[in-house]
Amino acid sequence: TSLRPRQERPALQKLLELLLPNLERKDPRQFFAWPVTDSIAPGYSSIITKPMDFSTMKQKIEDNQYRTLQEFTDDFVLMCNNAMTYNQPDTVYYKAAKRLLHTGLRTLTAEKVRPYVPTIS
Ligand SMILES: COc1ccc(C(=O)NC2CCC2)cc1-c1cc(C(C)=O)n2cccnc12
Repeated sequence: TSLRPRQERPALQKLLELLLPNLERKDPRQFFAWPVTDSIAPGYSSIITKPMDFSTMKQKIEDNQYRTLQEFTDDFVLMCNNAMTYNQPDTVYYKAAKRLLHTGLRTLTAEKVRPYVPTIS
């Protein structure tokens, strides 16, 4: 809950610092490593209202901006969905995003990760 003092969150932060590289390895061509710019993707910033990428997620972990695993998962899903919104289905980016979303969610919902999901107290 929001009343939980910050220092009690290191367990979550440590978990996210372990999970992020696991997800990044699923993007070997690093299409999701950095923010997409309008120069490489014309009109991107006017089509995608909430951009997200792995470097931003890493910064948010370091800044302790994730209160729950679900918030981290939501950013991951947002990042993949952005790519499936901007890019046509027949592009390398759309296909990479679809595969990343599928394999990444399998990691994030794996049994061994679930104990770290705080139960609703
Ligand atoms: C950080 O984003 C990128 C970094 C590098 C590359 C890249 O190496 N593209 C080469 C593969 C054919 C050119 C592509 C992207 C890229 C990601 C994306 C996403 C994620 O939509 N994208 C969309 C349109 C054009 N380029 C991209």
